[in-house]
Amino acid sequence: MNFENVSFQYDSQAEPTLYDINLKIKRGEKVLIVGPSGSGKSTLGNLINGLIPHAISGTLTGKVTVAGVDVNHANLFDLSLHVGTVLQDPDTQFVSLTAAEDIAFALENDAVNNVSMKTKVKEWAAKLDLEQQLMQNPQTLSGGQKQRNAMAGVLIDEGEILLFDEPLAALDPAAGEQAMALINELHQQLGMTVVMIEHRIEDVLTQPVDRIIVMSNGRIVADAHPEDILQTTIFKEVGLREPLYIEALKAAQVPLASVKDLSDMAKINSPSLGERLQAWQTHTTVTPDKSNGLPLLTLENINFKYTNGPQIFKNFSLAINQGEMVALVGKNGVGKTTLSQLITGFVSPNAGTIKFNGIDLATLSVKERADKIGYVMQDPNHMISKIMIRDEVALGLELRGIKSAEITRRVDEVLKICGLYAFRNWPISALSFGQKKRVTIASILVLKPQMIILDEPTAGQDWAHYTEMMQFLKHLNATTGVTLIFVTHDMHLMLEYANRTIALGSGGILVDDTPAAILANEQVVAEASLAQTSLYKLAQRFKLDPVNFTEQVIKYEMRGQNE
Ligand SMILES: Nc1ncnc2c1ncn2[C@@H]1O[C@H](COP(=O)(O)OP(=O)(O)OP(=O)(O)O)[C@@H](O)[C@H]1O
Ligand SMILES: Nc1ncnc2c1ncn2[C@@H]1O[C@H](COP(=O)(O)OP(=O)(O)OP(=O)(O)O)[C@@H](O)[C@H]1O
Repeated sequence: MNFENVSFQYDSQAEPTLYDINLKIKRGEKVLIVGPSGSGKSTLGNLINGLIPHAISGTLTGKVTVAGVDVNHANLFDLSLHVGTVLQDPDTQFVSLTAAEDIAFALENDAVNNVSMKTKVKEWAAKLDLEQQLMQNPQTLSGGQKQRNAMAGVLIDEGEILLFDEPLAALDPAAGEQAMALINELHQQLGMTVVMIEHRIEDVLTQPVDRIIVMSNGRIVADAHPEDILQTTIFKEVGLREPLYIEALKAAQVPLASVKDLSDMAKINSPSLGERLQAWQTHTTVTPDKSNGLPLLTLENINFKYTNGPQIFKNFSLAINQGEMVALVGKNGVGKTTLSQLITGFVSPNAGTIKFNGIDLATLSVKERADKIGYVMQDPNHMISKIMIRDEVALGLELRGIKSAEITRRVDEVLKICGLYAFRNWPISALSFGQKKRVTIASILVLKPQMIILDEPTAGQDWAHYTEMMQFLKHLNATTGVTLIFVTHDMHLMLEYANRTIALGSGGILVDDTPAAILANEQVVAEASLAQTSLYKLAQRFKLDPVNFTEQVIKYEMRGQNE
């Protein structure tokens, strides 16, 4: 595909979103597009699949050619035969009543016969671990199951170009690694062209990539082989996170120019690399900080089963203490969102009690619970009901009869904290996914709840906003004592910000311990569908103590952020 002097301006925007894009992606290449939130990555992706200009209007100048076709002159259907897209928000992609029909959708379009269609659907469902969900309504799938389902529906069609907009955000860490391997396999075996937009650079690099394209403010600011990009400081310059193992190498003052295979964790090496890392690592142990308060939330003997669905919890008990920062992790579909919904009252247990500060939550309405326990959903589109940003953030306060001057003050304060003040009078529809997510966090924070459950708070966020958001939540926790539960698949977030990790397994708690201790337990990592970080792998490769090394690097990194 080829972009020649391409600029694009959305009709509702005063300025272009993309400027002067010149980009060639050869047939059979595999590229990763990265860039801060709002830099125009999805917009570029939508030019590849033709959603722009055919479904989303604006002014397009320059020339975009995809699979030999001028996008401006092709229609959306023709382009869809060449380009299979997994969107950032898979919800918008479901059209059928069952997961199986959705996976088969592209094949139906291609008029594939029924028998081979069924075989292929089964085959892809097995590859993406969806066999149990095939007859389920796609809307009731868990976040990660939706993502896998959307992926199956695209991969099954074996189009020549595959476009993934943040494929990892909703996948559990083990599924993320498997998805990257699966995409790589298709790329290798079938020669497909793969374009991936993803914030989690480190996780994408578990498989080889031909080029990394860095975007900033609507322009391409770098385009090179990962080895070359990793030698530079471009990620930091545009506000992106470097892979942690690169940070560790820099911390240990390893000259990157001397390192061979910098982008390949399995091969990376340089003379005396191990010795340097060893010398840097000082031996300190981090004391577990598990119980630093009184029980705030207790669940006792909870049973829960979806009507026509699986039994999720059986005699489940749990206590969360005041002031804790807890990471709730586990395999896609294990019940993390369900647990959050039991606590917030969106669903009710079949048996058992949930108490908050000693009060039985069953005696409170959903709104009364929301004053105490805020819930930030995984998908921002499920939470937003207003058109304008300011109105959305003010809504909860208005419903509670707060005076308008007080509303203005609190909304302004929270918009500033969340980095949204500049957009306060914008319609939400003109925001990127990451920006929308921050609007939903702002609308909960403004209510000042005692506990906040955040379902993947940083999914779709770039590094700068991730850090800003997490540092803010940490500050909030330290200064106000608000208790935080993060439902997350992000192992870094868990290592950096949680003092306790609860890993769910089928039916209940698999393990409840400090994050580093959990990641050190290979059996738990496998059972909870977690994955080792690059630091862990680096330490193992050079025979360092992985738990100790990980904690050292994380501490080093956090010190940098707190300065
Ligand atoms: N449908 C739209 N209508 C108007 N403006 C839009 C629309 N979609 C995106 N924009 C504008 O384009 C900018 C870039 O959005 P885009 O989704 O391309 O960014 P991104 O780099 O993919 O960000 P993120 O990482 O947050 O998903 C946004 O900040 C927004 O101002
Ligand atoms: N309304 C429903 N009817 C039937 N089954 C459901 C319903 N809602 C959820 N499920 C199923 O219950 C299980 C738990 O879903 P839940 O969303 O709690 O998982 P999760 O741990 O949050 O997953 P993820 O990591 O993918 O977000 C999944 O197998 C899901 O398909």
